[in-house]
Amino acid sequence: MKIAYVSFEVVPFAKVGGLADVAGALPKYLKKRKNNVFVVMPFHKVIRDNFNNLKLISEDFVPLSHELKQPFSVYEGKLPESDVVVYFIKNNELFNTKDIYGGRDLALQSSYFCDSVLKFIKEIHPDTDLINVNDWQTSLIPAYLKNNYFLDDILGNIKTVLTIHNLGYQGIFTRDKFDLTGLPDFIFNPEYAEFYGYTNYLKLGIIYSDIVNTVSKTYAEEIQTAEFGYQLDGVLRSKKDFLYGIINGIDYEEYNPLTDKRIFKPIKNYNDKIENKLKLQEKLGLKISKDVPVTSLISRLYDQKGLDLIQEIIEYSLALDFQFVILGTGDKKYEDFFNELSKRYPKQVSSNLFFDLDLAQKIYAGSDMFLMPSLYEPCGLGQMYSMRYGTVPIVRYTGGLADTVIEFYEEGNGNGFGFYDYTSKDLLNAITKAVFYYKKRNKEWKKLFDNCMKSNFSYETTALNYEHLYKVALELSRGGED
Ligand SMILES: Nc1ncnc2c1ncn2[C@@H]1O[C@H](COP(=O)(O)OP(=O)(O)O[C@H]2O[C@H](CO)[C@@H](O)[C@H](O)[C@H]2O)[C@@H](O)[C@H]1O
Repeated sequence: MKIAYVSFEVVPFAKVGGLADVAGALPKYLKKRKNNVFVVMPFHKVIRDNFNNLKLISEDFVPLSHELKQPFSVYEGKLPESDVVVYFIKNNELFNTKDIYGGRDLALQSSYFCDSVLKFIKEIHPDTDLINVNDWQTSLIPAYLKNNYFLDDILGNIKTVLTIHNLGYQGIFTRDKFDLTGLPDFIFNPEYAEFYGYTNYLKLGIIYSDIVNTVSKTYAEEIQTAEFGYQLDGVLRSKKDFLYGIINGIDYEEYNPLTDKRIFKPIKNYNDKIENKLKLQEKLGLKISKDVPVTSLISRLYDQKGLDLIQEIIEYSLALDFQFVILGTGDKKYEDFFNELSKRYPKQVSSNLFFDLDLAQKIYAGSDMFLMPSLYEPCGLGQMYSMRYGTVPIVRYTGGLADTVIEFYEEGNGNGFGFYDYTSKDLLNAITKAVFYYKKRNKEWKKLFDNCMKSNFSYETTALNYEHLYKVALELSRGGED
């Protein structure tokens, strides 16, 4: 089985959020299971600036259907520590902003890229069996295959899986952004490409892919409801027999508390953890004390992440004598809030409003607790990274957070604390409970630390599940031929 894994973001080449982590890890683990897999992504400006060892393999390809007939070239590299080949679709005019989503015409970028990927596959990997596309940016690939190339000798046989990492982002554009794709006009109606007068790239992906999956079982259920469905719940329900949920893993080789060079000290036991914490407090200018719990948040700063709840209760929690560390960028209203907060509580709050992978690791390793009170969370990686470094997550039980965090009771094997209703009162209760255990129940806290360190979120199971899913997709096609 030959699989193309297509994503707009891939670690270490370009990362904005969790999608990049998955795209940089899952293909490696699929390959370890002897699958023939390659990755395709755009040659973003940030890659041109930082990676100069990529090899040109072909030039002057032109997309097959797209209105924009500009040529693109293809470069080749590898995922680190692996022999998974990554192909970069290069068109400097289109992918020319520092921020990978900073371009003026994201619809043009996405649609041009999708059609170019198919041209590339037809020419260079004609024996591809299946394409796993990710999120709205790559969602037009299934639409092109089913509408424009279904009679093509090569492309007509390829199956598709769409993975939804976040239904909150759909690629909704005005009608002209549909016209430039080169998809047939007659599909611009509410059953297919039209979405309340606009076009919606993710909707096209859901409709035309053979299988849709998302990144946890609970989220796969949730998105079929009006509350979480972002107006696509009906479309998703109509696809429910082909809708799956596979929880992400984290890359246990890269995120290894025993060998991670980015953290202050390898973590073998609880004392090592405390040493990381003291060093983190020092680095961030917080009061250095092992008795004061450090709680952190590493996140894109948007409404999805439950930041309004934090705003409402953070000062009450600071009265419990704990320290709060933020690393994130995003909405100005949240950046301003956290900035102000750290000015008012300089020894208790550290706001780091930038993107820094190195500092992220130091925070994962040096915190006692990690906050993720998300409004919705398809999977969530932060809670898993935290646990890997012995940091106790405090989460809202939704989506993948509900599938990975188990409430701690003294007798049980829980690995965190959480709450269900989206209220600041319930978040404060969960924080208070965690602080209580930290300050008053040392033995139990160490047990929690052990339970977190023992939790297993490695990619082996995730890769196995994807392999099964791909087989299901290929079987579907055979069923259709009989
Ligand atoms: N300022 C900063 N500096 C350094 N690192 C930072 C950072 N801000 C965020 N990060 C990192 O970015 C990643 C965020 O991943 P998440 O899965 O938690 O959320 P995201 O919403 O981006 O992903 C979406 O896709 C993923 C993947 O499927 C789902 O898990 C998730 O639920 C869904 O919302 C983490 O690795 C985090 O450490």
